[in-house]
Amino acid sequence: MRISVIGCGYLGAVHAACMAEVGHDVVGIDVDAAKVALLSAGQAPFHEPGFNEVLARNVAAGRLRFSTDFADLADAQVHFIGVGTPQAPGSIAADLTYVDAAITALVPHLGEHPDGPTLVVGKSTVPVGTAARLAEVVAPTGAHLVWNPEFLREGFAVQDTLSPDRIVYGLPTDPAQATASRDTLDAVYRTLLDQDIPRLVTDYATAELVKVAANSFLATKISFINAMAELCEATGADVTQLAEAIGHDDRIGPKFLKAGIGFGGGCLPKDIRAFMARAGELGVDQALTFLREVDNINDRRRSHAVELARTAVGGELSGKRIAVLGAAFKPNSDDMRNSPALDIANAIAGQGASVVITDPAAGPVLARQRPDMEVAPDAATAVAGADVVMLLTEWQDFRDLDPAELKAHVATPWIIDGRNALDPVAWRAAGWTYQGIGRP
Ligand SMILES: NC(=O)C1=CN([C@@H]2O[C@H](COP(=O)(O)OP(=O)(O)OC[C@H]3O[C@@H](n4cnc5c(N)ncnc54)[C@H](O)[C@@H]3O)[C@@H](O)[C@H]2O)C=CC1
Ligand SMILES: O=C(O)[C@H]1O[C@H](OP(=O)(O)OP(=O)(O)OC[C@H]2O[C@@H](n3ccc(=O)[nH]c3=O)[C@H](O)[C@@H]2O)[C@H](O)[C@@H](O)[C@@H]1O
Repeated sequence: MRISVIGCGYLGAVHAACMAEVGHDVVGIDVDAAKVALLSAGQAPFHEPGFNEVLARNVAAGRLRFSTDFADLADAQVHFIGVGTPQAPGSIAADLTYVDAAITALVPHLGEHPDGPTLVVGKSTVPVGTAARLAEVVAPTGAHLVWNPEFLREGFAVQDTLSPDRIVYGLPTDPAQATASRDTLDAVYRTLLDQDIPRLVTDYATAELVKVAANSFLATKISFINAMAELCEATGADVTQLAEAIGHDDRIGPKFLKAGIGFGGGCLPKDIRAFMARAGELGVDQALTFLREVDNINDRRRSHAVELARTAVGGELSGKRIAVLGAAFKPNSDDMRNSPALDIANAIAGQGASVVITDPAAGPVLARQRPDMEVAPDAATAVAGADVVMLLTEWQDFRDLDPAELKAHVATPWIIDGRNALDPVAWRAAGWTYQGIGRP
């Protein structure tokens, strides 16, 4: 099938490449000319394991191209919308400017397609009610609108796109449109559906809510364990053992129970806030007041990490040398949107410390974006002369560090393990003062 993907960021570029990988003829459209140039050359504009290969292979095979010109999507039958929906400036609500602009630019190119109904498929994460509004904008063209939320995780984006846990179709209310839309989307996802991936068919509102409910649940799970970490810190208990023990209960499960400096990224933080804002508009803000606490607990983890650093150097950060390992919001990604690591590094620098930061993938990006920051090429260089080392993004490279070897480079062997990723016994045995989160 001929497919377009509008918005070629972390979601859209991977979706476009994966749709080509399963045999479709795909054009990716983005307003960012530099990104389009890189993608057209088969080069990933961001770090995502496995993506480069899928991208390069499909561009070379001629199944995947990129453009800034919406006219290039005119012969596609299915148009995915994957533009950003960031937090609006000065508000907790989602900024829908990019979604609206994408639809406005798309509509003049929509029309009858010889192979069946033309579909506009929303993948961006939007406030409930957006799909119904956009369906009216699209309706005069004869195209149908479907909401098909995306659940991929950065770092696993290719695998999650080609083999998701589930696929959700939010379909139009008109039965004929719903059937035609479902059958067309089934044809798009045939290779995935053949793997027996659960496919759930809902109305627009349910599909939109599934997405924000899932992210809210994940954020809540992380803040729950971080709240337990606060209790562990007050009592001398160990949150890693607590998480392991409760995680053995099938009803709770072991995943997303890693206490630390909390969640960040381009999605969980802004999605829970946009959800609260939308609930307020709908007059049901009370239903989501718990998410405010989820957000507060998460914020407290960042200020707590700054406090740990301040205490480690005797109460005054000014003039101290702090080495920060990790800048991305999670390992295996170079994404620094709302990154706890970067936020903490900034706060510590703001208190007068001399901060040096290193990150295997985000480091070079940071060095370009933030000439004011000292970015080191690797951990060994970063820790030279440090009064405190802080591990804030748990890259495997950092987990594998040899505490004895590293000790030779630092001024004081003091490590704050903001992700509980290291073995306290090994670090202490090598002569370090080890401080984890919520563990003795
Ligand atoms: N990053 C992720 O892992 C996931 C993201 N999402 C959702 O997907 C959406 C996109 O997120 P990301 O890919 O992370 O954002 P992003 O910021 O990486 O990418 C958005 C892209 O859209 C482009 N764009 C903006 N306006 C445009 C327009 N009018 N026409 C064409 N392109 C335009 C931008 O230049 C950018 O390349 C958001 O709603 C997000 O919540 C959902 C699941 C996973
Ligand atoms: O809507 C989205 O964009 C995506 O948001 C998250 O994916 P992602 O942001 O890539 O990353 P996660 O793996 O969820 O991690 C988010 C943050 O939580 C932190 N985290 C995660 C797990 C944990 O136990 N503890 C913890 O602090 C991570 O370090 C990271 O900062 C969801 O997991 C995806 O399903 C969703 O599609």
